[in-house]
Amino acid sequence: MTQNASPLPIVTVDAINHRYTGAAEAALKNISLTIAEGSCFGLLGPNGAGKTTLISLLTGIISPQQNTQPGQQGRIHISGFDYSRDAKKIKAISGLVPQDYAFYPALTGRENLQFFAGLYQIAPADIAARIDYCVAVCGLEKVLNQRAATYSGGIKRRLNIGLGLLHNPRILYLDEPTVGIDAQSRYFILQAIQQLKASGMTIVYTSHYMEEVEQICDEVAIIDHGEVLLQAPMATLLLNERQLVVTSAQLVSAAALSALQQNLAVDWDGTELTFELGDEQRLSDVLALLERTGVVVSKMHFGSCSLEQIYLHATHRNLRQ
Ligand SMILES: Nc1ncnc2c1ncn2[C@@H]1O[C@H](COP(=O)(O)OP(=O)(O)OP(=O)(O)O)[C@@H](O)[C@H]1O
Repeated sequence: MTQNASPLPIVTVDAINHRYTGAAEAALKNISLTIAEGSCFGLLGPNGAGKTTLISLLTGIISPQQNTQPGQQGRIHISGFDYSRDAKKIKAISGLVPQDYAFYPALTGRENLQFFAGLYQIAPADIAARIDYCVAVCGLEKVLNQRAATYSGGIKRRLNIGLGLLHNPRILYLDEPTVGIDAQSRYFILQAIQQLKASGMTIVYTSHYMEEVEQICDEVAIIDHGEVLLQAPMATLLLNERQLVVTSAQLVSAAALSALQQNLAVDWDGTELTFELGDEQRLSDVLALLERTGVVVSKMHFGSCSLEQIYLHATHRNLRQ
């Protein structure tokens, strides 16, 4: 393997369909995607796109074979296991942090962790260490002996994450883990997720907060109406290859700028010239124009766009909708 080779996929979803009983439309239509081992993978899409359904399939809550037509049954491979044969093994290496709180409000944080550790059949000798780990990652020390019902929204979200980590999964699925919480709690949770990723865990993350996804994910898939619209590494996605940013070795005069602007929609911020290449414009012609107007190009790179722009473009939505 060369140094630049992409990490092998830990999750491969191949032509998966799912239709809920009685639903007029399939929730997932021929979905295919791969998730690299050790990555933080963002799963984006509008409400009802199919994100939770896909996570439910990957974590074995629902079955891909359910209600699909013969010949449409795809495959899910996770860490070399095939869901149709090895569902138990897959569940053992998968952790789920669902959208809804998955704990008992009448129990304390500690009691919840102990109860779920028992359900996961963690060896009794390992339980205390696993609980300590989850408490440390999720910052639950101070509230451990309080009833979960009394927790703030942010601490409830953290307990939810702690429960998903109890059995030391290799892949952690987080379904909108920062909904409805304040900036501090959000920051804490994003830090915790980055820490988990740094430990080698694969993270699958759904969120409607684009800045969060841009901040922590290495790769993104956008789905809508049960179909994958695109999957790409974040760095590729955010590169705007039609936009060029040129650093000039000397100040661009007002006269030079106005000459340039007759042929090119260009911005000058005192250091850099930024412009979009039109469909008919060639880079070589633009570079010649810059030279003719006395711009000394010392550096040049592609521009960038935000994940939100990519997302809105991909889903054909705009901010007014
Ligand atoms: N249990 C269910 N029974 C019937 N239909 C369902 C069920 N759960 C989801 N659906 C439908 O399946 C489609 C996909 O829903 P899903 O919850 O997977 O979307 P989502 O992308 O997670 O949405 P959100 O961002 O709102 O959480 C929607 O049309 C939804 O109404």
